[in-house]
Amino acid sequence: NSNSMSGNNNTSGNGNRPEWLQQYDLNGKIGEGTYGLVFLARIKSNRSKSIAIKKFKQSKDGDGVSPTAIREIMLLREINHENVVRLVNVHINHADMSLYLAFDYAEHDLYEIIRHHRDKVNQSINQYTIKSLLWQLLNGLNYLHSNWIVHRDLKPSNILVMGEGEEHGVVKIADFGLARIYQSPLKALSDNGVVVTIWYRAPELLLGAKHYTSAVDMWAVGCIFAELLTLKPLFQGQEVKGTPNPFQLDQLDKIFKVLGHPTQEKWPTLVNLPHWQADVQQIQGRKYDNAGLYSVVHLSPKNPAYDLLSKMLEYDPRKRITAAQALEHEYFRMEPLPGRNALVPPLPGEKVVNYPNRPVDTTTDFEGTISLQPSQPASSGNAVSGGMPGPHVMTTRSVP
Ligand SMILES: Cc1ccc(-n2nc(C(C)(C)C)cc2NC(=O)NCCN2CCOCC2)cc1
Repeated sequence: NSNSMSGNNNTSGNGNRPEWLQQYDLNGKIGEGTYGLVFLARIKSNRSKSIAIKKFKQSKDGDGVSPTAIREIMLLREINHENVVRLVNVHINHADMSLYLAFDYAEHDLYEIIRHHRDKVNQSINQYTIKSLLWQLLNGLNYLHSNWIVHRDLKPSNILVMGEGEEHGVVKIADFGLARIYQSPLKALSDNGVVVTIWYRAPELLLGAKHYTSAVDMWAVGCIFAELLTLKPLFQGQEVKGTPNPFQLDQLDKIFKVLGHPTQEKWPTLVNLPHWQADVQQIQGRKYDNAGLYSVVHLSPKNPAYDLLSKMLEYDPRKRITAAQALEHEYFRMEPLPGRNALVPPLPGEKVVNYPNRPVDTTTDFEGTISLQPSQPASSGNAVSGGMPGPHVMTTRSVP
């Protein structure tokens, strides 16, 4: 990576833009959050390359650069994989201590691709595209898990897909980290109106498990795989506001309705989970008639796709298939084989679907001011609620 913590803030040319920015043509804002703003830019010397520039601005009473940004830099600078978002530059503008992260820009994401097929073209995603998207997602995830990184918030909007250009149709796993805002421990998530999607959350987390393991990401991949097949979220519970990590009976109910009740012989460690004990009468009291995953995803139980999906949606996290095992599954050895460009079907003549490009807001200029939440003093670095934003780097203690 050409990471450079260049501090040169001598500005020349257009306005008060720091020199490092001169290499880019800025198009406009493509994202906004409590962390900062994200702008789309093109590299002047290679206009086919688009860059996403994430701008953190130091809060007024802050003491240096935001710890969240530091965490993101420290993690991403170590990462180098085709199917994971790439941090290409880091800059600090010493004039106002604003920090800029430059990423390879991805035009699409799975949330928008699924919505486009459901609401616009009203047709299912072709099997080659589904298999290629899934293979690349598992490939990137296998790399992260092999490096002791658990994503913890995999969902369609965090799975990017490159648009036109030499990486067309390549999947990049990202983490916009919107929901895990670095808040004071007691501040409920809903205070800043951020709604957390828990539709992809593994049952062990919903039942209060304390440690994230890589298996939580594989559950999310199962939910995403089913959603690529049906264009509908598999376990669509209520949108959750309020204090982070409340007991989510409604979400568990959605899971049990499809997969049936977990049992002790299926999941021996289930009884040790906090909420299972505390709320056993609420959960166990309900009866679930014969559920059936195959009827929800319209796959025959003999179809390798169904076999792989059911292994991703295994209740017991220790029995759940790993990314490495999934990549070896029969599903990826049968026609159509997965490819690097997931957006171009292999059969000539098959209708290629063109996805809309991300809207760019050209009214906000790059100096746009943003209001960051006050950053935490160092002492309470490990905020309890909602946890630290971004992925979880596993220590040797938590068994994957
Ligand atoms: C505190 C913290 C927050 C996020 C991360 N993080 N982690 C990841 C992994 C490696 C797990 C996929 C990616 C990111 N950051 C972004 O994706 N950032 C978004 C990059 N986007 C910006 C818009 O354009 C596309 C790339 C780490 C730590």
